[in-house]
This record gives sequence, structure tokens and C-alpha cells, in this order.
Amino acid sequence: MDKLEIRNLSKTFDGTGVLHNVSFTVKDGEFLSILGPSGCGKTTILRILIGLESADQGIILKDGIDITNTPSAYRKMGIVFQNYALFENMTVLGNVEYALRKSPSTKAEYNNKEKATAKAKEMLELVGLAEHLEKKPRQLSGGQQQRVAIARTLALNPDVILFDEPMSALDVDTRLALRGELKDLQKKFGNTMIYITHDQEEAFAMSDRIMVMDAGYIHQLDTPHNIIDYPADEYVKKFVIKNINTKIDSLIQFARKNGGGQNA
Ligand SMILES: Nc1ncnc2c1ncn2[C@@H]1O[C@H](COP(=O)(O)OP(=O)(O)OP(=O)(O)O)[C@@H](O)[C@H]1O
Repeated sequence: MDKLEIRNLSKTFDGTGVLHNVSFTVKDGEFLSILGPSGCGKTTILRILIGLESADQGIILKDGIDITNTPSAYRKMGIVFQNYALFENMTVLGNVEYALRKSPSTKAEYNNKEKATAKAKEMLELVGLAEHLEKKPRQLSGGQQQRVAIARTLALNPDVILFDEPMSALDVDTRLALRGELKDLQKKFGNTMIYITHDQEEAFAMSDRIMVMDAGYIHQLDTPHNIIDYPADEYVKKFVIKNINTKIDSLIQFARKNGGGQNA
């Protein structure tokens, strides 16, 4: 069965249409990326899915159940933001423990502090932060802070995790490492993941399927191979080629800066 079915979502801000009858499905355990230029409505979709924003029109089904009006905390979905959204006054361990003890989906199970601490430690060890439990977020690198945010989200055991450009503030090496880690975590926990990125290479490397959007419309939702081999329309064709060229340009610039590519 589909994990999510989104039917005819529309959204207007200040009289301007941002999403126009958007419909798509996400399979159970799927890694789906949303690709598209700035302002095309990617974040708005995620915010509506998790219940931080309401649609003007449309229905969201999860496991076949209508959750369109279900409060965010009861949707069993988690979200990871670009800016980590950690509590600066709490330790790394405290951030995850706090989420376990306050979230409606876990607070009954983890009202015992020792149990919450044990679970938080287990999740932080899983993302390689065993040595950093007592540090404050600002004492960690960006990649480590994002790992805390991922551990915190996974600890709440959501069956769908939404990612809003989680790696855009990170350097290339960290991004590459986190890519692999995220896929491993998905295999281990089996969550369905929806991932917004500007980075086409990231989307093609990680996704089962990619949704290419522009100006509030879906142009294509397909496997990475089909998007390259069978672009649905001129927009997708141009978008894919433009991004590949941008990537090649930036690789050449990178090589030049680092002393390579002098003959390019
Ligand atoms: N709360 C809001 N009030 C008014 N306009 C909004 C609001 N949220 C989003 N918008 C507008 O809706 C459009 C889509 O925004 P959205 O954040 O979904 O785009 P996006 O594709 O995620 O862009 P980016 O890649 O830059 O994050 C933009 O024009 C944005 O300015």
C-alpha cells in the first residue's frame, strides 16, 4: 500500500497560487526527493504534510487514513530542517531526551527519565555522537549538529521523515558522509523519507524516485534513470541539463582553484 496519498493540494499566499492541484503518492519505505527552483513550493508541501500549514484544498491520506486535519503531533511524522533547530541551552543528550519526554507519541513510554536517557544515548551512538553527549550544540560542527537533529527525529519513531534541505549548510565531505549514513539509517528503521534538495546529484544518488516541480506544479515523478532517459517535457529536460552543466562548471572551478584543470 502507499504510505502517503496526496490528492489535489492547492495553496494560496496573499492571493498568489503557490501549489496548484498537486497530487502524488509515496510508497512505504521509499526515498523520494523533491527537486525544483527556489519558490516552487517544495517547503510548502512539506509544511502541509506535517501539519504546520493547512492547504486551501486537498486531502492527505496516510496508510489509507485521512489525516488532513490531524494535529501535527499525532501524524507520526518527523521533520529535519536545514538549521538543525536544536535547543542551545541543552546538551546534545538533553535535546534528544527532552523530545522523547515531551512528544505526544513517546511521552507515555519515556516518562521515566532513565529510560529516556538510555534511548537518547542509543540513538546518539547510532549517529556516531557517543563522545559528545554532554556538549552544547554550538560546540559541535554543522554535520554533528545535523546528526543530533536526525537522532532526535528517529528517536520519536516516525514512520515518515521529511527533510528540508538538511545538508545545504554543510561542506562537501560532510554531505557525502551523511548521505551514506542517512541511507543506512533508512534501511535499518524502514522509514519513508521525503527529501528536499537543490542538489541534483544528491537527489539522483539517494532517491528511489524524484519529483521535479516548478511554480507549484509537478512536471515529473519518476525514477532517476527515467527522468534522465525519458524527461516528461521540455522543462524537465532543460532543468536536468542545466543542473548537470552547473555541476560541471562548479567542478571545473573547484579543480582550477585547487591547482588542477589548468588545461581545461
Ligand atoms: N507564510 C508565507 N506567507 C506568504 N508567502 C509564503 C509563505 N510561505 C511561502 N510563501 C511563498 O510561497 C512560495 C513557495 O515557497 P516555498 O518555501 O514553498 O518554496 P521552495 O520551493 O521551498 O523554495 P526554496 O527552495 O527557496 O526554499 C514562495 O513564493 C514564498 O515566498
